[in-house]
Amino acid sequence: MWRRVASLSSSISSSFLAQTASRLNTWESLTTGIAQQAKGVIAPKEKTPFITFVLGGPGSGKGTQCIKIVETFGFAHLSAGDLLRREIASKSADGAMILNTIKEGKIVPSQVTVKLIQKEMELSDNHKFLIDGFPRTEENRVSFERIIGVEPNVVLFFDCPEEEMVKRVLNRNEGRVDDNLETIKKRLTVFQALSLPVINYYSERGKLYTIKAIGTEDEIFEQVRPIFAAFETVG
Ligand SMILES: Nc1ncnc2c1ncn2[C@@H]1O[C@H](COP(=O)(O)OP(=O)(O)O)[C@@H](O)[C@H]1O
Ligand SMILES: Nc1ccn([C@@H]2O[C@H](COP(=O)(O)OP(=O)(O)O)[C@@H](O)[C@H]2O)c(=O)n1
Ligand SMILES: [Mg+2]
Repeated sequence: MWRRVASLSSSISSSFLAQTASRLNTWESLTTGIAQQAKGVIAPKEKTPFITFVLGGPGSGKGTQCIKIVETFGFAHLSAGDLLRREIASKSADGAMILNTIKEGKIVPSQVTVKLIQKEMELSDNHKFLIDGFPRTEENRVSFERIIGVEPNVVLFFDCPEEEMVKRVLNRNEGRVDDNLETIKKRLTVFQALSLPVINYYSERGKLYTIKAIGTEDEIFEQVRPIFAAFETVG
């Protein structure tokens, strides 16, 4: 069960040994370790994780479509932005730094974000994850691979014209500190410079599914649905 793996992996990750191991290790070596102990107390993991990264500029509709994917295909939704905002709200040690970074439209150091994602994955009973708004930089991508030790199965890219993204963000009305014209301009520059290379990386590896993110929410979901339906068929 995922939770068993999780508790195993959290106890491991607190030790230096395991941190070193997790750098070198891949997911397989973790599961091999568990399999070796399966005869004893720890059961083998039932299912390998299925990971989807959800990418796209600010306001491209990632969060909106993730809700539909969760409803239809039963994924766990992990929004990197929501996890970071939760850290701010909980007044954690990194909260002030995260708030300033978000206000500036910049990217929070990967180690912080990956740790939050890792914790959520470990706590989840699900094995299908939608990781929304991550990786936004090459550093994010490499850090996830190093710390979590897995690669995504699917990468969705919501491709939306800038003027539409700006319009949507300015109308979002969620009281976010970064939903203003000044920050959105910075975020679009960061998206072009740092996030597009990640999208290209996955395109070159044949993992990228590009969605034309214009139209109604339902119209857009009709492009998304067959991608996951195909994976369900495969099993
Ligand atoms: N297809 C769409 N057409 C118009 N507005 C949309 C569409 N999809 C989402 N929105 C709205 O645009 C805003 C940004 O959407 P959101 O899902 O938060 O995007 P992201 O997570 O990519 O920033 C929200 O207010 C949302 O309700
Ligand atoms: N991988 C990530 C994701 C978000 N963030 C920060 O959180 C902000 C909001 O991210 P978000 O995913 O909630 O934003 P939207 O694209 O949904 O508008 C980003 O502009 C970054 O400042 C980050 O630093 N690293
Ligand atoms: Mg979002």
